[in-house]
Formats: sequence, structure tokens, C-alpha cells
Amino acid sequence: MADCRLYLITPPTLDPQAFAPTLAAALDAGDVACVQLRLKDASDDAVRRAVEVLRPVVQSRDVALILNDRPDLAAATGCDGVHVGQDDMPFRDARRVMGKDAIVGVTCHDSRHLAMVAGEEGADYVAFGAFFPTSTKEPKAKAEPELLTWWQEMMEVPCVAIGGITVDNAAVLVDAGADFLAVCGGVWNHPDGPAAAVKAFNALMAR
Ligand SMILES: Cc1ncc(COP(=O)(O)OP(=O)(O)O)c(N)n1
Ligand SMILES: Cc1ncsc1CCOP(=O)(O)O
Ligand SMILES: [Mg+2]
Repeated sequence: MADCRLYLITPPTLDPQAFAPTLAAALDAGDVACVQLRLKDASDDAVRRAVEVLRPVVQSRDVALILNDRPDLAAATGCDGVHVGQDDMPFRDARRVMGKDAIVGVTCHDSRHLAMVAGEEGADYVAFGAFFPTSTKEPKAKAEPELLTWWQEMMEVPCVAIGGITVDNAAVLVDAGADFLAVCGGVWNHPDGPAAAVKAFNALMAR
């Protein structure tokens, strides 16, 4: 198994029934560690429905399903974990809601301090970014690959790199020590399709 693995983020909007086979094909193309369902503008009902449809697709393949932003919905719908940002539910509350066995990851932007706090509090991973320009989100910070190397040398808690990552720019992050690459557009918008993107990411992680 490669040292660095793919952390797939769903497109910002999706029709769960239509997206399910696309997601299945991407997951069947290679190694994916987890899928984050990230539906920023969806109602609670729409998120619940998306989890209901997509959770079996993900979990039946031994891939973890992580919900963005909402520990309450993640716990209520059987997700394997949740990702919280600095403006979302605080980590300690998210951990209490999710339980000790669930995955709880925390956005740390480009901050060593935020990452050390998250790690000490018991986060399962810390996420740094954005490493590259992205149209998926207006990032709050710009991170440099050296941050991943520093973290990797100092800490045990896995680190996730995010933001504008594509098969063409990912190698520097793998080489810098990222444990996971969190990718949205670089997979779903790949010119040869998502399955080809997953294969290409896997290949460069296995170099
Ligand atoms: C793996 C991962 N890292 C960072 C983020 C960003 O979280 P946040 O800062 O809360 O911003 P939104 O994604 O909620 O817009 C993430 N979702 N996943
Ligand atoms: C959620 C998030 N947080 C920082 S950048 C980003 C967007 C990730 O999507 P993409 O891989 O398309 O840049
Ligand atoms: Mg958030």
C-alpha cells in the first residue's frame, strides 16, 4: 500500500441517484481511502438523502464515508467520520457527538499552531491548504509543501493536503510527505474522466 492515499471529495452539487454510478466507477478504478460528502448549499434532508444513497456505494467498498461540516448529521446517518473547519463545530464537541471510534478531521489552513492544537485534542488527521489555486472554494490560506514535511517529521497524526490538486501538480505534495491528497476538481474534471484520474493519482503515489 502506498504511503500517500487519495481522499476523494464529492462535487459541490450532485443528484445522488445519478452520481452513485459515477462514484462507484471512480472507487472501482483504484485505491481510495475515503470519500468526503461536501454539499455546502444542501438542506439537511438533501444531505440525509445523499448519505442514504451514497453510503452503501462507499462503505461496501471498504472506503470510509466522511461528512463535511455536520457531526450531528454524520452521527445520525451512519457516516464513518466528519470533517470540521475552524468555523464549524469545535473539535471537542464534534468528537463528543461522533464518539471515540469515528474519524474526526480538522482544517488547519497553513497554521502549525492550529494543527498542533488539533493533534493534541485527538484529531484523526489535520488538513493543510490550499496548496494550489482552486475554483471549488475561496481558500482562506495558501500553504507550502514544506509545511507537510515539517509536520511529517514532528508528528504522528496524519496530514491531508487540499486545494487545487491535480495529477499534474500532486507529485510535490506526495514527495513533501502528505499522508492523503484531498481532491475534488482534479478527479471529477479530469479530461479522461474520474476513473482515469484515480488511476493516475494512484500511479504517482506509488512512484
Ligand atoms: C480534507 C478537508 N480539508 C479541508 C476542508 C475545508 O474545510 P472548511 O475550512 O470547513 O471549509 P468547507 O469545506 O466547509 O467549505 C475540507 N472540507 N476537507
Ligand atoms: C474544501 C477546500 N478547502 C480548501 S481548498 C478546498 C477545495 C478542494 O477542492 P479542489 O480539489 O477542487 O481544489
Ligand atoms: Mg467546513
